Amino acid sequence: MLELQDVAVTYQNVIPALRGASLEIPEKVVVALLGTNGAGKTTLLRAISGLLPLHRGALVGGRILWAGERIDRLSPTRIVQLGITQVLEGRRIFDDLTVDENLHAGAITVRNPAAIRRAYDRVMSLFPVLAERRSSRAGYLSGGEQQMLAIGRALMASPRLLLLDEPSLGLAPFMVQRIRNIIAEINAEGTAVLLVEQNAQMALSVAHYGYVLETGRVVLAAPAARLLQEENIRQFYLGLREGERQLALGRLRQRRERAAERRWLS
Ligand SMILES: Nc1ncnc2c1ncn2[C@@H]1O[C@H](COP(=O)(O)OP(=O)(O)OP(=O)(O)O)[C@@H](O)[C@H]1O
Repeated sequence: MLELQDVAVTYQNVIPALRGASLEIPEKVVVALLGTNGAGKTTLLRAISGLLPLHRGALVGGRILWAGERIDRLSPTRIVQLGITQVLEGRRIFDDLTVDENLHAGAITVRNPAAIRRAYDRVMSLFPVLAERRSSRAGYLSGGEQQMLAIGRALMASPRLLLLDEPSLGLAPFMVQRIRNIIAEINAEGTAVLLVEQNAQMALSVAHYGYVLETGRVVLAAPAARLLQEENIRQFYLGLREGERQLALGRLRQRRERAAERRWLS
């Protein structure tokens, strides 16, 4: 359905961010996009959704096809109308507007009132917490609720492909799990998802397929279940190294505290 062929992107004409990245998202599939900081994940989403010019970035090579047609020269509005919407990293909801107003802002490109009503009902049933707080100011919602609102707003355009940039960022583990389940539910209703995540465990648990991006290139592509077994992935992305680091830091901290205690007692 969506195909990136050798996509190269630079910022400000000089800073390379993608160096020939290729990737495919079939219909109704969840694809996880993993990679370390600066690997180019957000850039790849911007290239798909047409947002590069806003960041002084440009596609300088390759092409992006949606149902066989090139979309890499279209405006962001046209891309949304074709069925691709992006949830930006950091939620970016309108704090001063109500939940309802935020949701309707997501339907700004939709011309058909019946489609807007259908999308709204879908969002309300997917997120009962938003239904309860539809007249509340969005800025008063919790971090997790704001993430749900950001996803709900994107769903108002009834996308066939939803691009999610780090939806679990800064959320408590139970909320990460809820977001994961919501992604599974959205996908079960037929929407494909491209999920950029630092939380590889969560991403691969809901994805069918995964790609690993390093310095602007795809270095690994495999079914999510297989990536979960890969030793490199386990070490770099599934927190084993981070776990070991935290353990070591914990031991160091304990040692320092004991030394300080001894100094204080003597
Ligand atoms: N607006 C910009 N102007 C200049 N360089 C940029 C811009 N946005 C991103 N970059 C650079 O492009 C490269 C890829 O960045 P990108 O944000 O796509 O990576 P990422 O994988 O999403 O990282 P993170 O996980 O930290 O968000 C980085 O070297 C980054 O510094």
